Amino acid sequence: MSEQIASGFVDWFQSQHGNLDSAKVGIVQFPGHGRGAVALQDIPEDYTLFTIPRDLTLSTRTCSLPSLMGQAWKEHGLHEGWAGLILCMMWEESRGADSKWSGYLATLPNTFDTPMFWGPEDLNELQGTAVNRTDLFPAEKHSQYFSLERYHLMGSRILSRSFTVEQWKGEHPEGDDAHDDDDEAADTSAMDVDPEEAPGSSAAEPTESAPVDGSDGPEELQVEADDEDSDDEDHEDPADVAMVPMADMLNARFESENAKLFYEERELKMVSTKPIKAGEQIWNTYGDPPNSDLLRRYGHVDLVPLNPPLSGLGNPGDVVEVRADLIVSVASKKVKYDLKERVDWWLEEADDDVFVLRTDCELAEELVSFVRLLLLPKDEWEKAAQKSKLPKPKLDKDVLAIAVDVLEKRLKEYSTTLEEDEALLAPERIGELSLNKRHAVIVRLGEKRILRGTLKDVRVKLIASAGTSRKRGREEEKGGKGKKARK
Ligand SMILES: C[S@@+](CC[C@H](N)C(=O)[O-])C[C@H]1O[C@@H](n2cnc3c(N)ncnc32)[C@H](O)[C@@H]1O
Repeated sequence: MSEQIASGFVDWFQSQHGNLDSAKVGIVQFPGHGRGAVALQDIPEDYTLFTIPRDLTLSTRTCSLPSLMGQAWKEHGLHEGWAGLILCMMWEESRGADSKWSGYLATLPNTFDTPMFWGPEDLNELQGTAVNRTDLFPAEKHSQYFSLERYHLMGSRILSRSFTVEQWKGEHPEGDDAHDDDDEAADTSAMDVDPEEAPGSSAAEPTESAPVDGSDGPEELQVEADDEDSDDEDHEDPADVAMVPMADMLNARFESENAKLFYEERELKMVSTKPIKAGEQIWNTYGDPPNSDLLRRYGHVDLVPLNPPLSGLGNPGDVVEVRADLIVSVASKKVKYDLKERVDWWLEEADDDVFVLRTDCELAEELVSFVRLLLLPKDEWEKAAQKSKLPKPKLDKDVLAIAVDVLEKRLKEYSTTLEEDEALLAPERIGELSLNKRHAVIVRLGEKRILRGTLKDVRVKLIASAGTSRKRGREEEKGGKGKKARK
């Protein structure tokens, strides 16, 4: 580290309320050691050299990325192992001077002398030592079999083809201590973490789940689309993630399943669940996820006839996500008070920072409840907070008006319109698109159809509610007169 960077680092540290006794401690270059700390004066025993505020530590707890990503953080397994912190560091670095840690990140090393970065020739020099198992990973095989590219490829194979195969109850094969929870592999602390616990834990995301329920007869390898969200996922044993030859030959299509994998004590069995005619495809299920998920995990999309109110071809399991902050930004323009307290309360109580709309094109109840919360008169908001009660998901004209703005804004987040996408997929033009582009257009068009369908429904309801309130207004006027008369 040059003198300039060192002094920049110290300046940054102090500007962030780090406390360094710079009369006594300096950061300098030591030949052969890189940077180090030097005593600039005699330092007595029990003397504080520097203090670091907790919020200046960089972790998944202090970085804002996990909360910005919301539920997706856990869904991608970023709460486990080091993958989350690695992503936080990459993201903070990408923010340049906007990052609180920019002055720190700029001083971190860009090169390492660890064997992880050595070429085959240097690694050969470690033959026979505890550092290098050339008996298992011979240097001449590194580039072909042990590259980063192969690592990503194996991760994708697991993502798109693995099953969850739990250990049979009472099954404890002799000598199988490789996954013993009590050994050091369970220690995720930074300094002596087992390499298997570190980056790549997200690659082991299972595609299927297989709860053991102890029932008689063959147990079903149950497949669920949303198993990523379940709490069980947090406690999944990585040793349950298995590649299952032959079973992974089966494709899947929305609601087309006609075979399922069951497991017994000594074998797994693929069993037909419907009569299958000669020549028909044998389908497993991947849990009928939306096209966005199918593309991310498997690299394909489903196109089947859609149900009303939508029409044409698409994935009936499609969803579109609407972030709570988009709703807050729309609502904040319509109210005169600060929404922060209500939003914080909502996050505590409901923990939903993203709302999901589906192909039925109905506004999600949670979304309606959230909008109502933002619009509650002060006294009602205070009552709700006191009783810890979320507002009922009742649609009224104010909620509907906000929903229209939110949906219109959400539609503008795509770089193309629904009509442009439909034109790209028109039979005469679809051939011009590469497979990846076609998939991307299908994914975003599916989302836009949901948004457009929901918008249409909300507009109809808004017009109807305006009519109702006009009618009610007239009736109230009449009723008001009546009341007066009664008085
Ligand atoms: C479990 S494997 C099924 C066997 C696979 N087709 C093969 O050739 O080995 C999952 C992969 O099959 C393909 N696949 C499965 N269902 C599909 C579908 N409905 N349309 C297109 N590709 C599909 C995807 O590439 C997916 O990643």
